[in-house]
Amino acid sequence: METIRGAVLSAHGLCRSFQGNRAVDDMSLSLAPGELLGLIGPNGAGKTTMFNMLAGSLQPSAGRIELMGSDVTAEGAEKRLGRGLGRTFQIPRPFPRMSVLENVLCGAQKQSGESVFGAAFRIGASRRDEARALEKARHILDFLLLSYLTDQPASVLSGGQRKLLELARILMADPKVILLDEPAAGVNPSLLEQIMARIVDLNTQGVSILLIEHNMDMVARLCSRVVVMALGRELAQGAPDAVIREPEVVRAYLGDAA
Ligand SMILES: Nc1ncnc2c1ncn2[C@@H]1O[C@H](COP(=O)(O)OP(=O)(O)OP(=O)(O)O)[C@@H](O)[C@H]1O
Repeated sequence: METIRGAVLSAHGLCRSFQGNRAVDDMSLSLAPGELLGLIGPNGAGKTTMFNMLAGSLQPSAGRIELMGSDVTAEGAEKRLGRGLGRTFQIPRPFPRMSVLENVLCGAQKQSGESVFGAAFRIGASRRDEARALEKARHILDFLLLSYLTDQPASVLSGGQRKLLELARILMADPKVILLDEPAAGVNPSLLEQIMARIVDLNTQGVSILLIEHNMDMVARLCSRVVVMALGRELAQGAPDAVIREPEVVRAYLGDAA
């Protein structure tokens, strides 16, 4: 696949094996500024492995990753978050006994890698820092329509609300690029609409988004371009409606169902 000029995030020839099994095999991908790109494919195609490498939690065995023009291949996830790359997980794991607000505060990172929570509450920190972090967290909770849960422990949240909370934690770091791992999985339909609307809002504000999702209706509504993976490689890419009708893509999905 050709690299997009000025891409905010690009992967070149990424490879990663597990016990001799090639989970990702010479995979390249580019995310244009302001794009909302879908990454789809049957179970086991290598999408999450790809996300782990892009986010910095897994080292590729070969290949290169560039984030806003810088080679970040050797950098870990915190460093990449500091550069503006946020990532959500398929199954969010908030701190269950902490309140929603505390979760948002302690999930955030500053450029230095220090958490906003730590920065705001360490001995000697100014009241102004603390107030700023709190104001920002409350603003983000408002934006995600979670304000009414501010003081509730995270343990009471539904699966969909946990996904929104995770997004809130990432937004504290002012990401320019977000990797969203299956935001629709296990989410009830009304909350799903809310999540989709927020994704569109963020994208409209200029955040570039790479989305892994099995819900094709959601992918078709959100993305103008998708990359299809199967067996660790790119199988196809293009407009969602056209791509899912390609015979190779149909075969890959049928193989998954067999
Ligand atoms: N930590 C690991 N150890 C061993 N094998 C792994 C590991 N992570 C992924 N794999 C294997 O790598 C392949 C790709 O898995 P991956 O989770 O990246 O696929 P996926 O496209 O995200 O699948 P899904 O849609 O089901 O989440 C699979 O065969 C999987 O079993």
